Amino acid sequence: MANPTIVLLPIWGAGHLMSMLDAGKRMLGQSSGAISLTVLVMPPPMDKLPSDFDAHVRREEASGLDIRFHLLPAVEPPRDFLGVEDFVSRLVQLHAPHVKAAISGLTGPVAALVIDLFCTSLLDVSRELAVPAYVYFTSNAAFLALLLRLPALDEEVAVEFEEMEGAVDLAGLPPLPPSSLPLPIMDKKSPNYTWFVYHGRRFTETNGIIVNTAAELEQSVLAAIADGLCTRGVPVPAVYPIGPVLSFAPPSQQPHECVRWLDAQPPASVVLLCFGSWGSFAPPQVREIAHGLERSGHRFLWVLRNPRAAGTPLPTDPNIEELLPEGFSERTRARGLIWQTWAPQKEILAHAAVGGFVTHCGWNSILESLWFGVPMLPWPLYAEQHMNAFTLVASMGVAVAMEVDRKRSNFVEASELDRAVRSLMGGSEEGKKAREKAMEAKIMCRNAVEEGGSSSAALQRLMKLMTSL
Ligand SMILES: COc1cc(-c2[o+]c3cc(O)cc([O-])c3cc2O[C@@H]2O[C@H](CO)[C@H](O)[C@H](O)[C@H]2O)cc(OC)c1O
Ligand SMILES: O=c1ccn([C@@H]2O[C@H](COP(=O)(O)OP(=O)(O)O)[C@@H](O)[C@H]2O)c(=O)[nH]1
Repeated sequence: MANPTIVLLPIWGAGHLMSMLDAGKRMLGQSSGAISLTVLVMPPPMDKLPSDFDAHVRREEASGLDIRFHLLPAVEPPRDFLGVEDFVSRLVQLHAPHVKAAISGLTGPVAALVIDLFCTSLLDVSRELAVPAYVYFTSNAAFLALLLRLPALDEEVAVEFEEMEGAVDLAGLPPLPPSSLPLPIMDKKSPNYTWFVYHGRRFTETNGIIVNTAAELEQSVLAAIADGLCTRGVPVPAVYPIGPVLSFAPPSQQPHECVRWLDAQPPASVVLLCFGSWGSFAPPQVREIAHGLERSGHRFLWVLRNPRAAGTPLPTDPNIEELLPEGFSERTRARGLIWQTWAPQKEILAHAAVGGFVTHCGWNSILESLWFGVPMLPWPLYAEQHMNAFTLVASMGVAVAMEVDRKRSNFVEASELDRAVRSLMGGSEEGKKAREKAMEAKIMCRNAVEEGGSSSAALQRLMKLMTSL
């Protein structure tokens, strides 16, 4: 008889799909050949993806590991959606009959179904098929705590969170200012909010929640979740912090141009600016960044993308001479590199010349920065990133705060960027503290995934449970 299989159901975005695949590969590694992986792939709803989705799937198929990819039929995407969370959650819901058919058609036993955080509507399918279901939470435990708390919070706070008095009280975290709440939670009338209340409630129906974090990074919030403090005493399924789950591509034959440029820079001298797969800025903000970097006097590697083109949510590659202040490129040539397309972010963060990271605070980017001990300047843009920025500064201490005007499309003034870059890179007390904390986090992350570390232990517990069914 075929080995039991773990069925993974990721969403298509780079930070979700790659992360879940790598988590799946860790599960495979832990099971010593006792299980296989089946990945149900929902066809990406847009033609152009920020990273090469197909190439990634082909590479995994050719890896020799026991992973099978099963492409689900395309569905007609919702047209009247009002945001990403609404779109993704509804599209996933439309896939339910195909997911059920695909799992029912598998020849061997199914050990578990592992779904992305946006896929909780499919818990009905797992129930109908009597398959244990787990959520793979691609973000952090702090955001998980907020989503678990949200159904109750929704009842307790009658007004919009921005209008409430005081801060949001989340056990295990410093009081959370409403201005740092994730974007979808800022508008209670939007379907995006309703979906997050829904997902938060349904997480408690799973057999377990796998989180891409390390216990040491988020100890107090993980304890609060386990003690039922986020769910008004309602028991929460076991949480498995198995991270950091990072996805490393095989090293390229030729060093990338960005890496070659970094090779010529002194240690810890360069600040990296990179804003994720969706991050781009309008021309006035681009000019403001340029002025800020120029005034700071520090070396920089700036991944600069254009505002998205019509019909795609993704940034395009810019004509920088049209965007930048006159003479900027010449004046900063000796100390700055502007990279105009997808950059090898992990290779860059791994480089000894990089001393700081201006980040949009996507959780994968944060984990990558911590993995290499690089302190951050948080510049959150969307999703849960404002909350991540708050946690980085107020709870983990691995970042220097920067003033981001959320009411003006997350605008940062040149003078503020200049101040923050100098503070992080120039040896101020708060910069030094963030650097020390980032180095401590690096050690925690690496210890956690070592044999006997907290993440390995969590993975072992999880696999014991999955393979005993
Ligand atoms: C977690 O809350 C939100 C996540 C997203 C979101 O949606 C998304 C949809 C796609 O079709 C492709 C994607 O790549 C993608 C990515 C994505 O969020 C990123 O996920 C990371 C891991 O969870 C990370 O935490 C980043 O901060 C996210 O940028 C979107 C969203 O609202 C717009 C969310 O609230
Ligand atoms: O130019 C880029 C932009 C992003 N990334 C990678 O894309 C992922 C982004 O995930 P994250 O969760 O940080 O944010 P998202 O893009 O999903 O908002 C991370 O692994 C980054 O290293 C990259 O390699 N090059």
